[in-house]
Amino acid sequence: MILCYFVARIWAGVNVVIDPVLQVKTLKTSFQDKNRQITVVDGIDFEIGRNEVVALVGESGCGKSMTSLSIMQLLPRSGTISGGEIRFRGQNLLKLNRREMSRVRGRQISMIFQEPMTSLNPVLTIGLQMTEAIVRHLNVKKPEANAIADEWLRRVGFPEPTRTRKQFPHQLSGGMRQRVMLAMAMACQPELLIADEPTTALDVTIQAQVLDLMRQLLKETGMSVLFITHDLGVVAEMADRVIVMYAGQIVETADVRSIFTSPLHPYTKGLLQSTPRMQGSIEKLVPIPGSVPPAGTVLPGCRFADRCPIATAECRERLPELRVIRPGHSVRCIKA
Ligand SMILES: Nc1ncnc2c1ncn2[C@@H]1O[C@H](COP(=O)(O)OP(=O)(O)OP(=O)(O)O)[C@@H](O)[C@H]1O
Repeated sequence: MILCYFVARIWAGVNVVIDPVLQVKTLKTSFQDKNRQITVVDGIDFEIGRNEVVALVGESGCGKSMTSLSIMQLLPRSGTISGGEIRFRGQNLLKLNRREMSRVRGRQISMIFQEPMTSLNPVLTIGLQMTEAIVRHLNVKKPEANAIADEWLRRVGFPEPTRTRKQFPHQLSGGMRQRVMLAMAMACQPELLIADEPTTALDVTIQAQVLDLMRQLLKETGMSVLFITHDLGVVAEMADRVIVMYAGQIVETADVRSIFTSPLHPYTKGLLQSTPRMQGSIEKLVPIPGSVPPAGTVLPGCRFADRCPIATAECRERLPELRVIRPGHSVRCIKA
């Protein structure tokens, strides 16, 4: 019976995810620009399993952040989710009202951003900002919320958490602020953490420390993570599975090992060739020529064709489907 279920799912072109926490189905997100709708996330499907770290990768402008902001329903005012479903533990988040969704945010799904200063209020102490969320979501009194905040601040590396609670964001360094954000995100023990380029703004040594800390906390808590990054080094360190996005669509998805050892889409190969590696021979980095087409560009064929080294006339005729090549590995390329 169980075997039949998995065979059916593979046959249906879905990657096998056991016990999905999040299911994104044919998600479409658009912006209204004067008289036309610009689609920036174009019918993407993916799932995140329990305890799984899924990396969403792609160049700037591919639609990674709009995907995560759609899940959280925190899109800019001109953006709307124009189709699809976002199921968290089976419940379609798009059917929730504002109040119900604000209960999910922070309690069941937390998010951390690239620049903590955009999320932290500069005029409130760290303690006030942390305990406000803890009191609201965990329904505890202030002294207990303080104790929970101290516990998490200690876990992310502040030896004197009571003192840190009394500080304002500007009194901390960038790395410290990101660790505070991590403590805030973890304090209500959400099931899913969305981390949007959490270490991009930090220098490399601090970046390594924050990644180490995240890995350790994820192991301890068993949380699921959607990790958004354009840094393949970070992907190799953190992810179990990788989703490669290009121009609002998924072009390849596979487990992290397959992405690095046997990538199939020319875009994924291009990303890997343009990333420095520590091991092996010193090879020349090969940048991908051109750039991501502006959002709303509608071409009849493959969206990567203009930059693809192996594209033929056939590639420009019709949009390829995302095909399952083997269980867990799908690609949107007719040449793969
Ligand atoms: N407020 C907005 N109005 C109109 N278009 C927008 C808006 N915000 C983003 N976009 C467009 O949506 C597309 C996807 O943007 P998104 O921020 O998701 O890309 P990204 O892959 O996360 O890139 P980055 O790594 O630079 O954050 C881009 O073409 C961008 O120009």
